[in-house]
Amino acid sequence: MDEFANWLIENGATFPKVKFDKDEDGIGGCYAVQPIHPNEIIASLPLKLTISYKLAHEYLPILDPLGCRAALATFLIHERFLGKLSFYHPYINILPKYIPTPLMYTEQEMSWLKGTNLGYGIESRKELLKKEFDEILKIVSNGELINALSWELYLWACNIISSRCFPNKLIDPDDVEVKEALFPLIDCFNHRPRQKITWETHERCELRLVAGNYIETGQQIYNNYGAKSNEELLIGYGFCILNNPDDWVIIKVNISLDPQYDEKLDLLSKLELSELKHFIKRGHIPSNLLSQLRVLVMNSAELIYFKKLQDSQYVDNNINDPIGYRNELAMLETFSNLLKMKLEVLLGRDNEFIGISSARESEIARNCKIYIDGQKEILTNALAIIYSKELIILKAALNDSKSNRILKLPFVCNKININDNYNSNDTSFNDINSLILAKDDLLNSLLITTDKVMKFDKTFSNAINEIFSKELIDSEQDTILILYLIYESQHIEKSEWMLFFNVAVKYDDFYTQQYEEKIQELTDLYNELQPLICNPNVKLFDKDVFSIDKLIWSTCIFEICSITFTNKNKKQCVGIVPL
Ligand SMILES: C[S@@+](CC[C@H](N)C(=O)[O-])C[C@H]1O[C@@H](n2cnc3c(N)ncnc32)[C@H](O)[C@@H]1O
Repeated sequence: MDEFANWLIENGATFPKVKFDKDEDGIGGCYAVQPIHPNEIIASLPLKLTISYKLAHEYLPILDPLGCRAALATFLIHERFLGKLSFYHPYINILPKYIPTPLMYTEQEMSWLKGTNLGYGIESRKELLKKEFDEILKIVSNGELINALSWELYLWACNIISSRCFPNKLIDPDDVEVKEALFPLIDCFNHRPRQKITWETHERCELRLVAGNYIETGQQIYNNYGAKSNEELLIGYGFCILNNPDDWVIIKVNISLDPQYDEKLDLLSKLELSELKHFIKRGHIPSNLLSQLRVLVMNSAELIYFKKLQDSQYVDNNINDPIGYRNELAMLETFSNLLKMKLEVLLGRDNEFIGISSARESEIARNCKIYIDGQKEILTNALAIIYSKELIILKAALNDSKSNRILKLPFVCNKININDNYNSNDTSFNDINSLILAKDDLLNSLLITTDKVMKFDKTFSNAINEIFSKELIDSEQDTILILYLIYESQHIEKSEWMLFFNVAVKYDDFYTQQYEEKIQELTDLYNELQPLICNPNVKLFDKDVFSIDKLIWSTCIFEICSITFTNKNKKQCVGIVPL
C-alpha cells in the first residue's frame, strides 16, 4: 500500500487525513487519521491519473467498435501483464486479484442463487462477456497483448471495472454515451448506503471527494456508490448490505399469453404504461405497476368499455385509481399470485447453503443469503400491502352493496368509495395469516360462489348434485354459476342479489357484439347440458326457461363479473362480483 500511496503523492494526489487499512474481515478501506469536518476535501486526484476510455482508446484504437468496457478491460490486462514496467503498476498491484461476484461462482455457489432473478441472469451475462472477449481476440493482432489475454483475466478486469468504476461524465460532462472510468484513490473507499459525500470535479483537472458529515479519528470513511440494491451490489461488487434501505425486487409483467395481447399493448402505450419491468421496494409498490395490471386483467367488456370512455373526452377515467370492483379484485389477486409464486421458490431454500468448506464459500453463502432474505422480505411486505388493499376494496364493495349502490354493467369507472389509505402502501397489520383470514371472510360475504349458493339454496343444490358428480363440482364451478344466474333470474324479487340481477337481466350490449364466435362453443355446451337438465329429478328451471339465448346471456354476465381467487385453504375458487 505504501508504494501506491507514494505513487499517488508523487503524481499530485492529496489525502492528508486518510490511512489505508483493513477491517476485521480483511476488507481494505480508508480510515480517518484526524477528524474530518463537513465540506472538507477528503481526497483529491489529478485527472491525469484517471484510466478512462479515452486513454484506453488512444492506446488500442482498434478496439473502438467494442465500446468502453472492452477497451478498459483490455487496457487493464495489458498493464497487469507489463508488471513494473507499467506506469500504473502501483495501482494495478493493489487491485484485488479476485472479486467474489457471481461471475466467478462455482456451480455449487451458483446453485445457491437458484430461483432468484440473479440466478436466471448470470449465464446470459457471462455469454455476453464471452462473445465480447472472443471479438477482442479476433481484433487484437499485437503479439504481446495476445499472450497477455485470457478469459479468466478478462473476467477479472470486468469485475474490477464493475466494482470500482465511476461515470466518465465526471470528467467529460458533454459525453452523451454512458461510459465508465477508473479513478485510483477515489475508488479505495467502501460503500455505505445514504452516506453523505460529494464527488466534485475541480476546474476540469482534479476529482475531489468532499465530506458530507463529521468523521471522527479512526472511523472508516465511506463513499456512497448510489442507491444500489443488493442485486446490483452482488453482481457488480460481490457483496450485499444487510437491511439495505435501497433494496428492491424486480417484477416483470408477462403479457405475451393474453388473448387480447395487441389491444392491451395498444392501450398501455396510449396510457404511457409500456414499461413492463418494475422495481418493488420495502413499503413501496410502484403505482404504474398497479395501473398496468388493471389493464392486463381487464376482461373483454371492461376493455371495450374503458377504451370507449378513453376516447370520449368528457369522462374522468383514471387508470391510476381502481376502475371497478371486479377489475380491482382481479388485479390484486393476480398480483398477489405473482408475488406468492416468486416467494414460494425462495422460501424452500434456507437449507440449501450446505457443503460450505472454505472461507471463500462461507463469504459467498453469507452474501447470497443476505440477498435472498432481502428479496423474501420485500416480497412478503408487498404481499401484506396487497392483502391490505384487498381488505379496503372488499369493505368498500360490501358497503356499496349494503347501501344498494349498484350501477351499470360492466361496472367500469363507476365511482368507487375507497378511502385515502388505499394508495398509501399502508400495512397496518403485517401478519399475513390474519390478513388472509380477514380477506376470506370478506370475499365470502361479497361474492356469489358455488359454495354459498349450494349451501343456501336447497332446490339449486339438489339439482346440481343430480347433474354433476361430487368430484366434478369443484372443477365445474364456472358452469354451476352460469346455471345459477339463469336459475336466480327466474325469481329476481326474492333474490339476495336482487339489484344485481335487475341490472344484469337488462344487459344485452356485449353479447350481441362479442359473442358471435362463442355461439358454437355455447351451443355444444347447451346440447350437453340440456338432457341432464331435462332429467325429471332435476328441478331447476320452469318449462322453457333453459334456452340457448339464456345460456349466452348468463355466460356473458359470468365472464363480465367473475373473478378467480385462492381461498384460505389454498383452493382455487370462482366468484361473481355483484357490483
Ligand atoms: C471501490 S472498491 C472499495 C475498496 C476495496 N475494498 C479495496 O480494498 O480496494 C469496491 C469493493 O470493496 C468492497 N466493499 C465496498 N463496500 C463494501 C461494504 N459495505 N461491505 C463489504 N465490502 C465492501 C467490495 O469488495 C467491492 O467490490
